[in-house]
Amino acid sequence: MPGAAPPPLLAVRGLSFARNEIPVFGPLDFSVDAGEALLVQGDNGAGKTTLLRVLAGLLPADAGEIAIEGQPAGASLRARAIAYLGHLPALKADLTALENLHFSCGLFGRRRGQLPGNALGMVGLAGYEDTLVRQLSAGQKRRLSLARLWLMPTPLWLLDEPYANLDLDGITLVNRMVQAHLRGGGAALLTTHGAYAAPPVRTRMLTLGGGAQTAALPEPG
Ligand SMILES: Nc1ncnc2c1ncn2[C@@H]1O[C@H](COP(=O)(O)OP(=O)(O)OP(=O)(O)O)[C@@H](O)[C@H]1O
Repeated sequence: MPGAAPPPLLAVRGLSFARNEIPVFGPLDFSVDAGEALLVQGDNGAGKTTLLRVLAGLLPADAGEIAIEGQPAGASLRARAIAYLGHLPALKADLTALENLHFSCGLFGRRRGQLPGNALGMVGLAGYEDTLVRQLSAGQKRRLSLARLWLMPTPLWLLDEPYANLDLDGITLVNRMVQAHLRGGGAALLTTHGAYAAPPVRTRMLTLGGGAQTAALPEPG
């Protein structure tokens, strides 16, 4: 049909998740098109990480539907379409930085025209090719995870607190990567407490409620 809009890259209908019958989030309805970012905001404990883990297929939803490019998101479609950047670096500590990237490319494939060595340079880790991951700082590990993310040939990025442990230059790096990924037809979901600068891209917002509440401080003495 000429002129028909393509389905959203990600479409979520009536998605909900509960633990021990206590609702964590939902039902949620939202969609993200190619070229868009969705900022998932909320206080500590609001359910941001849980939502990303459900979308990535790491936790089962209680109800609802997840579609990727119009198709129900089964395991093999998720594996082809989703890159998940979690709180933990998920790197092999006893392999070098470069070996980790080669390992990931062997598992997931590689973004067209991109090479592990160049990706290391892009995230500011040129010269660390042969350094064991266990010898990298928290921010350097984060940068290596970003290089791995960049190399994955998957259109949908699920980024849980992508700015964590990064200096100002690293925050700019994340924003530039998201911009470039979206320009290439990808999309990204980013969780944030709202304290960080968002990437300068076409952005939708999703705010989750019901997070942790801070009680009044006891009076000293
Ligand atoms: N493994 C777990 N087992 C039981 N409850 C959990 C588990 N992980 C998270 N929760 C609970 O689920 C709720 C949502 O947690 P989640 O980690 O998704 O929040 P968040 O919005 O990502 O928080 P933060 O901003 O602190 O990272 C919280 O009430 C939390 O206590």
